[in-house]
Amino acid sequence: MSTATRPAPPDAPTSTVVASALDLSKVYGSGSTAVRAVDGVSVNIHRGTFTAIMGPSGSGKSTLMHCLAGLDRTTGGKVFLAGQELSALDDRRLTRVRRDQVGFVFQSFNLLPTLTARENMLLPLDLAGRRPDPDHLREVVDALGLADRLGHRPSELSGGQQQRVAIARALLTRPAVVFADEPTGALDSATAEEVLGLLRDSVTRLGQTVVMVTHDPQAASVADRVLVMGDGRLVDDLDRPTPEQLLAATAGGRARHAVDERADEVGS
Ligand SMILES: Nc1ncnc2c1ncn2[C@@H]1O[C@H](COP(=O)(O)OP(=O)(O)OP(=O)(O)O)[C@@H](O)[C@H]1O
Repeated sequence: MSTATRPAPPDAPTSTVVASALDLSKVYGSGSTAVRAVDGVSVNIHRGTFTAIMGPSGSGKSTLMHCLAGLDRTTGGKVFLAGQELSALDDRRLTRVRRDQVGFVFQSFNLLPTLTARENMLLPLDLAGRRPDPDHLREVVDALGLADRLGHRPSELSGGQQQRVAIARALLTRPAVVFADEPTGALDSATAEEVLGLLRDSVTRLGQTVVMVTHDPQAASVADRVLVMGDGRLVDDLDRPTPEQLLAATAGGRARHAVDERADEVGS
């Protein structure tokens, strides 16, 4: 059959879908110690949107994000990122997709202590043998308010400034998606708000796609959409929820979890 006449599978990535999971499962270990961290999750992430992933501890948030970002292999189902099926790539190709298409922001900043802010920001481009586009560099540096900090080493920067350098580093490769894992977890609330505002701006002003794992309903409320995980499954998919709606949704997740645990106890 020619590709022109082949019907698209129902959930195949479309031009506005930049990342997707189709019936994604991830099992750690095997036999009696196996843990089903993600259990049959299907989701599409649209270009230029901010998605938060919430849920109780151990519900599979990080595992889902790591699989979407190509940091972790799936056990079942498919993952697409920037038009490539990650689950079908060998390690070398997967590394290249991760390097070219993914930006990461971590709770602990992960900056190299001996490099300046500017060198840290440019490191992924240097490693890929790519030169920064001067206009884009200026735009990102200005958007993140880093122009007067470029020569400083991480130890000479506050936590919020270090996280801004990490966000700049993630944006400069023009990745298909920036994945942020508890990016405000190590920051005080005022600095956290500022960093969230910058991530939000990267979506609104620069058209970046961001996926962020967070425990914090206040942080998640800056997102366009919040996916709520519970026991490895997607239990809610909320459009621009308020912090109050998020508290209710995640309290529901905890309640479900507690009910399941009681059911297990009764059953055992
Ligand atoms: N490398 C691993 N080996 C074995 N089990 C793992 C591994 N990584 C995660 N798990 C298990 O998979 C489940 C989901 O973990 P995951 O870290 O994705 O949850 P989470 O929702 O991100 O939790 P938290 O909010 O505490 O970070 C948990 O039961 C966890 O113990």
